[in-house]
Amino acid sequence: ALADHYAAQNLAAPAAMDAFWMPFTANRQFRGTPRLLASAEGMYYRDVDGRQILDGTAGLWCCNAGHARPRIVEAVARQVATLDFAPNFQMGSPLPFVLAERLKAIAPRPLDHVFYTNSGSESVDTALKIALAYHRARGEGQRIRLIGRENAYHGVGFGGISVGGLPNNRKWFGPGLPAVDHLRHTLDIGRNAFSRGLPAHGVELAEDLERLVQLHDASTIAAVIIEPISGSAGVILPPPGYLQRIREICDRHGILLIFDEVITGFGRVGEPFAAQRFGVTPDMMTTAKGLTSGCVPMGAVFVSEMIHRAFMQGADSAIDLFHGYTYTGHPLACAAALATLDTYEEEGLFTRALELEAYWQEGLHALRGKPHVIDIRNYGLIGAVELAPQDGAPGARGYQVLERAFRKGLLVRITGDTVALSPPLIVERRHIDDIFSMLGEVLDGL
Ligand SMILES: Cc1ncc(COP(=O)(O)O)c(CNc2cccc(C(=O)O)c2)c1O
Ligand SMILES: Cc1ncc(COP(=O)(O)O)c(C=O)c1O
Repeated sequence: ALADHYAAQNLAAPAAMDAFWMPFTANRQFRGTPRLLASAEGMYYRDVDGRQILDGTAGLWCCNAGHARPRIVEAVARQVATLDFAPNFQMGSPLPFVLAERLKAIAPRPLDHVFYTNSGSESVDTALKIALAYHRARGEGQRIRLIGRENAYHGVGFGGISVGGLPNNRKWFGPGLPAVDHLRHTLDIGRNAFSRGLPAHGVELAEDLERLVQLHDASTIAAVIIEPISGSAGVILPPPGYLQRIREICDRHGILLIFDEVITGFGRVGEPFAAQRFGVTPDMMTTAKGLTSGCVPMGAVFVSEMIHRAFMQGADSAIDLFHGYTYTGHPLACAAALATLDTYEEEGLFTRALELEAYWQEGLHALRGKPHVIDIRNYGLIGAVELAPQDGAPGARGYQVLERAFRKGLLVRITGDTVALSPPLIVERRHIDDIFSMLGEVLDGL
């Protein structure tokens, strides 16, 4: 009866909508035209009216295994009834240890250690803190500067918005961290419009890092954080050789390299991590989203043996890192992550984006020539269609596409006037056809 009650609740629209302050949302506009999802299974949501919605964005780039996958559902249900919570501060339970070994096995060497968080934002702030503490542990505590990129998204913590490069995410919240600098981003429609896969031009932008080293001196720089592919900023791709060059410059100057793989991790670009697809190994990787296929909040920071070892020099009885969250290594999240990894491995989802990349690319680029389309970008199972802004109303066209696509039965993401797509990795060719058919109809109507 209780299950029926909640099921009925989930399907029924709420009586009032004032108390919930929604994130990154025009709350008053939303309350005027609410879009309420009530259930999900496989590739589809159902809204509160029972309409089927094709999930073109894996929720928020996170439900890589699709929705309500049986093995994950069963693992979470069993875990919450077995060990609902256990502290990991000076205490422990088996699952976080088991999961860390599984994660180590799919990560590039020597990223041999895992620190758990509850989100991508917490993973980013954790990695930035570990980078600063690492240099202090080695007697180079003057390395206090952190370098990010323009247009980068690293979540919403004070660390993440400081190294991030999206003005609206920064300007409201004060000065942020004191010693931060930014590289230029690599989006260049002028030279790279409608590139299929990686853009040809822009590798020279990696030299920005050398310029910042000359300006600040390497002895003051702790780390560089980069999204291998920036999803939130509208799908910004690295020119061939760019990430390799960043790695070289970091190595030359003893600067740590952090890949923010919150979106690119867990099969999104056809390998467990983009680091493997691009053949560049960072010193740390921040992850979340696909780690549990979005069903339980969890993040994980992968840390190299070199960094981890620097914290293990003191007495065994000493706390080696003064950092962690109440829910670090939460048993429910660990159970979800283990079942998610099982699902990825059993169904070949880590590499499925490689198999579908060409088909996805052809369907996406067939939208070239639709009204207002000024660029199309893609890699793995990520896609973006950039629209020319409406005169005097930047973002209006993007919102129109979001709203009309939802009414047509398709979920897309928008960043400004860029439509972003990242379907669950279980997507089949027929779903890809449907995504681009529905999106094409919406674009025709703009
Ligand atoms: C690269 C990257 N780093 C950190 C975060 C923050 O993760 P949490 O949200 O779990 O704190 C992200 C998250 N990325 C994200 C989150 C919400 C919306 C969108 C969008 O593109 O509309 C993208 C991300 O994409
Ligand atoms: C007063 C207070 N604030 C913040 C936190 C941090 O919460 P979390 O560990 O969930 O990040 C805690 C955790 O115990 C706390 O006691």
